[in-house]
Amino acid sequence: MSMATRLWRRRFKLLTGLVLVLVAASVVHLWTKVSRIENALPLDALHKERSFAVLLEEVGRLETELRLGALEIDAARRERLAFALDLLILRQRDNRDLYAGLQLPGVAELHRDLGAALAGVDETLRDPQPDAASLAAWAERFGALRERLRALNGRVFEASIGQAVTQRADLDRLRNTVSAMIVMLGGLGMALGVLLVRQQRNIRELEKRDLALQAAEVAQRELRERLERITDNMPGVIFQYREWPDGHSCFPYASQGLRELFGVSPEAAAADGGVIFSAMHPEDRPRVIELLRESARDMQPRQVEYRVILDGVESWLSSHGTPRREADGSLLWHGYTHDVTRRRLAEDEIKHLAFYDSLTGLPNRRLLMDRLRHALALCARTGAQGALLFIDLDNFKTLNDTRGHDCGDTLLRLVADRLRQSVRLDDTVARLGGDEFVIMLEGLGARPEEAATQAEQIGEKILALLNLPYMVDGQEYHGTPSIGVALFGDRETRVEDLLKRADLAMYQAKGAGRNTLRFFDPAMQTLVAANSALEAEMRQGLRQGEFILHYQPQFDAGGALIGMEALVRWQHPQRGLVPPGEFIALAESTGLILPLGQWVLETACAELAACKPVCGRPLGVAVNVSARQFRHPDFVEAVLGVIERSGIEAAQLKIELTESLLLEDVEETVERIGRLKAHGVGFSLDDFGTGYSSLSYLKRLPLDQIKIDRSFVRDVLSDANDAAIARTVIALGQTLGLHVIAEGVETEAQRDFLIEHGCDAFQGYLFGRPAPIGELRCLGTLH
Ligand SMILES: Nc1nc2c(ncn2[C@@H]2O[C@H](COP(=O)(O)O[C@H]3[C@@H](O)[C@H](n4cnc5c(=O)[nH]c(N)nc54)O[C@@H]3COP(=O)(O)O)[C@@H](O)[C@H]2O)c(=O)[nH]1
Repeated sequence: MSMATRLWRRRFKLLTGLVLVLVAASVVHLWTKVSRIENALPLDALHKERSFAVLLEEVGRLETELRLGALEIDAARRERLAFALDLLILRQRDNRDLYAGLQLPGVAELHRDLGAALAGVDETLRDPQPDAASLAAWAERFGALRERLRALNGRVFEASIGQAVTQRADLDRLRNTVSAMIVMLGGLGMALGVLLVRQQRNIRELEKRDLALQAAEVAQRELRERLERITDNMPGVIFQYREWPDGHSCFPYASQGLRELFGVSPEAAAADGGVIFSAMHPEDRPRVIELLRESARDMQPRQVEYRVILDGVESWLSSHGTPRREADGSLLWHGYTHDVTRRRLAEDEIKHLAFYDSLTGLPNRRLLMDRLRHALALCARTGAQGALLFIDLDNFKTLNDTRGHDCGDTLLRLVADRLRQSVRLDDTVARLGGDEFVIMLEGLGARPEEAATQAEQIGEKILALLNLPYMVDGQEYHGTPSIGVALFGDRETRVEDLLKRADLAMYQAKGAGRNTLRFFDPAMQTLVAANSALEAEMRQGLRQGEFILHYQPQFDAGGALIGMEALVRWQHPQRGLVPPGEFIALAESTGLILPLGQWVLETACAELAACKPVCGRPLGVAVNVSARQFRHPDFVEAVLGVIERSGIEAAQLKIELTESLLLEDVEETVERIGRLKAHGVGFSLDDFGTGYSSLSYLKRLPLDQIKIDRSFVRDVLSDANDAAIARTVIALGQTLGLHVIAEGVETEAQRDFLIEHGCDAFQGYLFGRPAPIGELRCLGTLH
């Protein structure tokens, strides 16, 4: 601060000091002047002059008394004379100092002479009879002294006048000085007054400002407290984060939520920002710091999510900050942090539900397909091959239906665990649904032969692992898988096609007797292409009425015709008559079985209705119904509708179902069969013995007939096992009160064997091949 500024700030004190100094100087000056004037007051001179006049009068009286005494002296005169003398003596004594004070020549002599004369008269008067001459002489002397006194008195008067003039001048000067001082002091007083007024005004102004400041401070404190109350009660943290160029950092402000989210007090964070970063998960910290660096570079806001572990509990936090450059060179972020753990968990949950199988926790089809796409892209870059292993559990449905879904679920979980253990962490084990699992192996050899060898080794390992016994609900269970393998390494291949190849290979493994592994080969690919073409042709064939029905007769043990089985054929324009074995499976997988099955049902019932009764009995017709057809929600109504429209009796219709169909959802199956049986429709179990042949479900299903599969009938005379199976099926049917029919009976010996063991009915080339209804020779007897 400069000297001038300092002086200006202290101007009031300086001015006050100056005024006091001037007032003091003026007082001293006036005091001196007054003293001086006082000393020289003309009153003194006048007083002296008056004293001299009195003295002169006293001298004159004594002179007069002396003269009178000189004429005649008596006691009275003597007394007046003595009185006048004493008065004069006293007067002279009183005026002694006056004489001394008068600086006039002759005064001292006069005083002395007067004293001497008074002493002489006193002496004279001591004489009781003073002589008149002495008195007259003294009268003369005092006359002379009176003249001298008069003359002196005149001079004293003149001196007094001169002194008065001088004093008058002094008084004028004093008055001028006083006036000047009054003016000056008045001016100073006014200046001081103005200053005081201004000072007062300034003080009032300052007081007002002070009050306003105090009010503002109170308001600010209240606002701050209110804000702090709000921010401290808000979920999460409101913060300011500051960073200096030297890397030092701190949180100048952080709401109380900091304690909850980071386990750090706002005070600790205000001292050192590092404590907050230390609380972050070590894996996330570098990412957060990198984002801060980016924000500092482009001065743009950033948002980041990271983990914090507090008391061993991990939580997810989200922070948002907007940077600002400060005058001191530091960067200041204003932001907020809040807990997003619940949202992250929900997201993880959603992600998990969307991409993982809830039963086994394995990736689902969606995730598998996604990973497969990435794997294909990676293969294209690295040149390495990969493999898809499609795993299907053999006979899983049996376990599921015989021991319940809980056991099935337990087995699926155990299988999932074993599959996970059988591959590397990088490989993917997925569950497509049901008992279907897929393993995606990556990073196999670059040559297909090498990759195939590796895939086979892993596949064999899985086979061995899944063949080990399982403990399912306290019971040992033995299961086997069928595994199809498809190699990949070509980006052009579609993931759906790849999965289809592995699926096809798995079916090859099933076809090869199960519990084995098969590779997808080009021949299978050709088959896929052929199937697509066949599907298109089937659709067209259905539209153009290329499908026809053949009927195969069925006879009882007495040789009487009891009915016939409707068997569909495709009268293909180029390929001729195509048997159902070549298109039923495809029709099932494509859904074409629904319109085709409906057509078969309608046609069979309509053609039966046109048949005449044989031997007075109405004929029956057996119609094959596929699983997909049977499971259709409208199946029961569709069948009843067909019966009604055709006009046949419901009891004339028998529906043939396959064993595998009955294994799925037994409850629903029982319910549907029951509803149709209530109308009189009969049910036959086809191909009995080839599947699972579980007595438990056989007992529960309201069937009418079981059909011994022709594979047992064929070797019933040569194969003891087949003979035993045939006998057992017949015995089982009898036990359960079911009608038993044997199919594929080609010889009389077969027929005789079956009759011998109690078989109720027969169907086969021995009695007649399937043929159009018009060509059917319905013989009335076996013989
Ligand atoms: N869902 C539907 N499935 C149908 C339908 N029509 C037929 N099929 C299924 O196709 C399977 C094969 O039928 P097909 O080729 O017609 O063979 C049948 C007979 O020709 C044959 N058979 C009859 N007797 C003999 C014999 O003595 N020897 C011998 N080698 N074969 C013989 O058996 C078939 C009849 O079998 P099944 O149905 O089990 O009684 C056929 O199995 C049907 O499942 C249809 O409309 N819908």
